Amino acid sequence: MITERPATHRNPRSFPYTLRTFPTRLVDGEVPDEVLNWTHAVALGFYGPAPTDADIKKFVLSEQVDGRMVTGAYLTDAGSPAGAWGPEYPVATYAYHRKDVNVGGGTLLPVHQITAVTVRPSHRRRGILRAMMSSDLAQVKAAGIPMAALTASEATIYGRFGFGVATHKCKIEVATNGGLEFIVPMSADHGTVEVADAAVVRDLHNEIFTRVHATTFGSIGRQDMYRLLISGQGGYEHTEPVRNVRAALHYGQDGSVDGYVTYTVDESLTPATAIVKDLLAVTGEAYLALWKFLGSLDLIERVSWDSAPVQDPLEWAIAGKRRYQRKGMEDHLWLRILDVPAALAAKAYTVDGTVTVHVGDPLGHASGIFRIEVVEGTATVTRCPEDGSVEADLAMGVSELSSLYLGAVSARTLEAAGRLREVRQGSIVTFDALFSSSLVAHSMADF
Ligand SMILES: CC(=O)SCCNC(=O)CCNC(=O)[C@H](O)C(C)(C)COP(=O)(O)OP(=O)(O)OC[C@H]1O[C@@H](n2cnc3c(N)ncnc32)[C@H](O)[C@@H]1OP(=O)(O)O
Repeated sequence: MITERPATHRNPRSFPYTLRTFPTRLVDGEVPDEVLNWTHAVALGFYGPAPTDADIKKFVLSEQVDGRMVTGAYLTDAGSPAGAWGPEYPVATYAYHRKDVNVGGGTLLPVHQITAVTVRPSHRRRGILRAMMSSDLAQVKAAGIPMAALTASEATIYGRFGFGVATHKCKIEVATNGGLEFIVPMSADHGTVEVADAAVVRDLHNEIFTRVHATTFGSIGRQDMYRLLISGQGGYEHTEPVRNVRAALHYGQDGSVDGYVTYTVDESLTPATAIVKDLLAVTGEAYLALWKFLGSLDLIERVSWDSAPVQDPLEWAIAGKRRYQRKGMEDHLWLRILDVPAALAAKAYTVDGTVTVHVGDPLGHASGIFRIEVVEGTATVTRCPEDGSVEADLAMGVSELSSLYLGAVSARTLEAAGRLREVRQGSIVTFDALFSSSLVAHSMADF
């Protein structure tokens, strides 16, 4: 029997919440109560175990390295029923840190990285996320940061706020039974690979990541917690070191470390599988040499990795291309352009040309008509009058522009998808020539 749901007592149009933003940091060596409560709300929102005070202190020690700022939405009427979490616990959480993103040509552009977005189940779909996002993006725009970024739990949430998919990542499985054979054997024989304690990778991570990040188109900064996560030394799921994470380092010709892999092994899988946790290599030679090492693990017949680049040299380096199986591809980094001239002028271009674009933005930050003129690889981006004197060549939303920015998709494909309009015939060809790249953008950070 279907019964009618009782009418809710809350007025769906009211917004009985106050947003408060504060830093995550220790005060006099201790975690302030508001940070403790905020962290409990995040753990609840992501269905994690309730952290202990000691766990939270470890989180905060790491988060304060990133200068993380957090926002909580708090009930203003202070009217929680007896026994329920009180008004000191936020009903919604939101956080950010600021790092940079590699937009090509060696340029690292400042970016606002949004994370820890949760709304308590009993307060969902009342506009809390919309309120937190709108207020935050307005402040980021005012602070002169050209772009915001996130990695999404669901692909349905953030397009409405102007975010677009900017990079993808692949889940791969490589059959390594009998070892990996390389078409050009020397290509995987540069330098040496040697086993190390995983804790060594924790200490080397920042230096290696900085070097790889500087040369990887599409890479976005990693938060401090990464060096712990990828080396099994801690993280949000467990703060104590785990023992099953193994590591190998690559030493270049000069004897210094220029890459590493961390991995676990699961022999209970069929076939027995090594699972890559993280693999960073400063050079292509180090990358292939680390894969050769993974291929040399006796008794292991498969290596899997859920963060492989879309364009992976390994697939073309090994003999027997079918040993490399792509099991899935997912959206990874989402970008949101806030300042069109600043973002587009910072990007590297390989051909010259001019195109005028009308950008629509429901939040207003990126709206307008912009003339993009690229001469010798450098773009000058000019805002045009919107009095009818300039007709744009192309019309699109900011979410679409944000996906086109690093070349995750072509304008031709977005037009076919009904998401972009060609006003002047031939302008899609010009736009795609300007925005295409011989490299596929690749991000190495989840946040
Ligand atoms: C960057 C990150 O941290 S990703 C992690 C995101 N968090 C999670 O997935 C945790 C579980 N989910 C949640 O906590 C919440 O459901 C949230 C944060 C996704 C949404 O919070 P809410 O406060 O309910 O969203 P809000 O009411 O502001 O909705 C804003 C809009 O997004 C839409 N929306 C919200 N959640 C979803 C969803 N999961 N899928 C599709 N649309 C959604 C709403 O319909 C609304 O649309 P409209 O404004 O166009 O009418």
